[in-house]
Amino acid sequence: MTDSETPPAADEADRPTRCGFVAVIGAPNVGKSTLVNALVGSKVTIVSPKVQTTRTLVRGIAVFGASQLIFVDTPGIFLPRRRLERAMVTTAWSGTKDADLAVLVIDAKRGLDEETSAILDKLKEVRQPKTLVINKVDLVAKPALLALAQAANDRVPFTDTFMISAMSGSGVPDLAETLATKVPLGPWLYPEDQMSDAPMRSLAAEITREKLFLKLHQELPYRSTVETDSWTEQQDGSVRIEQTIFVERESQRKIVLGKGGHTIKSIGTDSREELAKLIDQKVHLFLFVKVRENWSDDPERYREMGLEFPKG
Ligand SMILES: Nc1nc2c(ncn2[C@@H]2O[C@H](COP(=O)(O)OP(=O)(O)OP(=O)(O)O)[C@@H](O)[C@H]2O)c(=O)[nH]1
Repeated sequence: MTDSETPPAADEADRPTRCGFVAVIGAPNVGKSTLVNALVGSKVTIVSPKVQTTRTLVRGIAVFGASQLIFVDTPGIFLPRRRLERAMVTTAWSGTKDADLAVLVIDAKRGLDEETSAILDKLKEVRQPKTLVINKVDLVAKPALLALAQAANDRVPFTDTFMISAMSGSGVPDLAETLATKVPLGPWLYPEDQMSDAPMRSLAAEITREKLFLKLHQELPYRSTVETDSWTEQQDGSVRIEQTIFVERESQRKIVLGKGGHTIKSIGTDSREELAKLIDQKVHLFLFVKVRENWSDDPERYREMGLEFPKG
């Protein structure tokens, strides 16, 4: 019997699976992408997700033992100055509240600057368990790190604090192990063979939804959603992407299609161009519009909800 045929230890095989959404929060440039890439490893390649209107964009999926961690992106949370910025911030926080765990990343060198302070204040309203990650510890001496950890914990009750360097990977395995024990018990949401393109599919859906939103925000309820049905790499190096835009009523479907299909065509063109630029490949994009009544009552779909503007 070779090693690969050795049955797993009984407790390993019987261990119940866990799965959860982990929102990675932090000011721009603190190292969120570097951290998620370090956690996810080389299994999933993700292009820089620069779409700022996302709510539950999957940045990466990682498996640790029996746990599947789905890292969701929150658009860089900053001090909002304009209306659209305020919308993004509201969206970011909604995404955080939908997640199972929140991870706040702080840049050790920047410390608790104005932006991070604003995030800490808002984080008090988030009920999910919160983990503090102080990143870029390679740039700062230890006494200052401890003082920063204390100052942040004095402001918000974090369940754990980790000091890491996302760039070198130092401290990342400990963080991963802890997150893996904290996500809820439950089946994995992504089968293993789908994990690799899930972030790309999700990103592509977000891009189309952003274009839909830009074209039709006056006329459409924010609850329309987009799903990527297929993502096929073609032999000539291009990608064929099929997506469905779901709306709640036939009248909305007509609006999305536009006269003679004009509106959907223009949404498709904008989305295709942005996608092609992002992945640096030629893209063939096919959009379908379907009515799905009461989809928003479906908890699966709930996770994919759209932009929210703050009231007033
Ligand atoms: N010295 C040092 N630099 C790091 C570390 N982690 C990330 N960086 C650098 O910090 C910069 C920002 O990292 P990103 O991962 O892009 O930060 P981000 O928070 O995802 O940025 P946005 O997507 O703009 O919100 C990059 O130049 C990284 O190389 C670290 O542990 N140490």
